[in-house]
Amino acid sequence: MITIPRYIVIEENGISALYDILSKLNLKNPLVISGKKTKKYAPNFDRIYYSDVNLDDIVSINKLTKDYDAIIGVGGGKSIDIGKYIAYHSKKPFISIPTTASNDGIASPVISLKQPSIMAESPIAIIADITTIEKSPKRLLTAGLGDVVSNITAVLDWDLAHKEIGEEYSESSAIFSKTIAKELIEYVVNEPDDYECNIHEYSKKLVKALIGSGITIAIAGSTRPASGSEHLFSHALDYLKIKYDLKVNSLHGEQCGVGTIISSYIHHIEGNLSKEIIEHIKLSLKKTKAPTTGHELGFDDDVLIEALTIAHKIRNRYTILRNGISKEKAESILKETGVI
Ligand SMILES: NC(=O)C1=CN([C@@H]2O[C@H](COP(=O)(O)OP(=O)(O)OC[C@H]3O[C@@H](n4cnc5c(N)ncnc54)[C@H](OP(=O)(O)O)[C@@H]3O)[C@@H](O)[C@H]2O)C=CC1
Ligand SMILES: O=C(CO)COP(=O)(O)O
Ligand SMILES: [Zn+2]
Repeated sequence: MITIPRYIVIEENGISALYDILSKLNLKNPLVISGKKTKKYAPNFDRIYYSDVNLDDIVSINKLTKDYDAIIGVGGGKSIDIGKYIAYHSKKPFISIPTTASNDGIASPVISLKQPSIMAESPIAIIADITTIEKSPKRLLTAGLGDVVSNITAVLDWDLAHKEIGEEYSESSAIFSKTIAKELIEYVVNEPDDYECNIHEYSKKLVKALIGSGITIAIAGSTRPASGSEHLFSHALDYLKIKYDLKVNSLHGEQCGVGTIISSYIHHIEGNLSKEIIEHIKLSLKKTKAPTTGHELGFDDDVLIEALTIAHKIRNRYTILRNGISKEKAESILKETGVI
């Protein structure tokens, strides 16, 4: 069954809608999950830090939540994911209150704390307070664009999997997903001013795109419309960060943005994507000052090459990377795209 959020608020001082939504849902006693920096945005209910939750101890999670009738996640992607995880395991409704717009987990049924991600439940309500979000660190707001541009290559990879290995495909979610990305890319590319001059408008459009993206995932019942080879590359980088104990603090959306530059180039070479779109993807990222190279992400060339050669093995998902690419080919693609 498809479940999508029942209430979505995207407005200035949106947080003021919370009490009305709780009352409409007949929820009286929620537990709030936040991070240390985002605690100040938490509404006045019982609250815990996500860093204090042992994700492997489901018995303790159930004990912790037994007296509450809902879970509210307030903060960045981590707060939202851990809130969603707690809500899922304790079978309580989840309310998402993002304080920034860095990835589509703010609206999707997905929990992506490790690979493979978990398909859980969509938030019952999303409250995106633009007053808070537009003031959040610029880096997070540009990472969000990286997670949105990913939809272009994710949908192409999904279509490829449908054609080459007969994977189930939903035309409606695919069109919804890629249109969301194209509109945001065109908005950023065509804005005459620096996006920071119009951060209010940009934040609103970005939040709408990420929420739309989360809904396409709910409709498809899979992350296929929003996660393809560009996400495999990002997940491979996360894996290598742990393997080599790298002190690189690149964000999910930043890595996906660079991944999209790579994947869109490979799709272009195979004739699936126009030169104009691949140029606009890169230009939109550059205009928002999101990283477009591996060095800007903080990785050395050999790590980036390794990530591209192992990306196809991260999970069972057929993409343009097919059965993998050689080290030489990976190096040449990364050079061609200017990533190294
Ligand atoms: N479900 C899904 O589909 C997906 C989920 N994710 C999840 O998202 C995580 C990444 O999310 P991301 O947002 O990039 O990173 P984090 O959630 O780690 O947030 C990065 C930092 O930004 C801070 N922050 C957030 N909002 C504000 C604000 N308004 N003002 C000041 N600081 C702020 C956070 O504070 P604080 O310290 O308070 O948290 C944190 O220190 C992943 O680890 C994964 O768990 C990622 C991709 C997809
Ligand atoms: O990040 C995501 C969608 O943007 C989640 O996708 P994954 O299934 O790759 O974890
Ligand atoms: Zn993502």
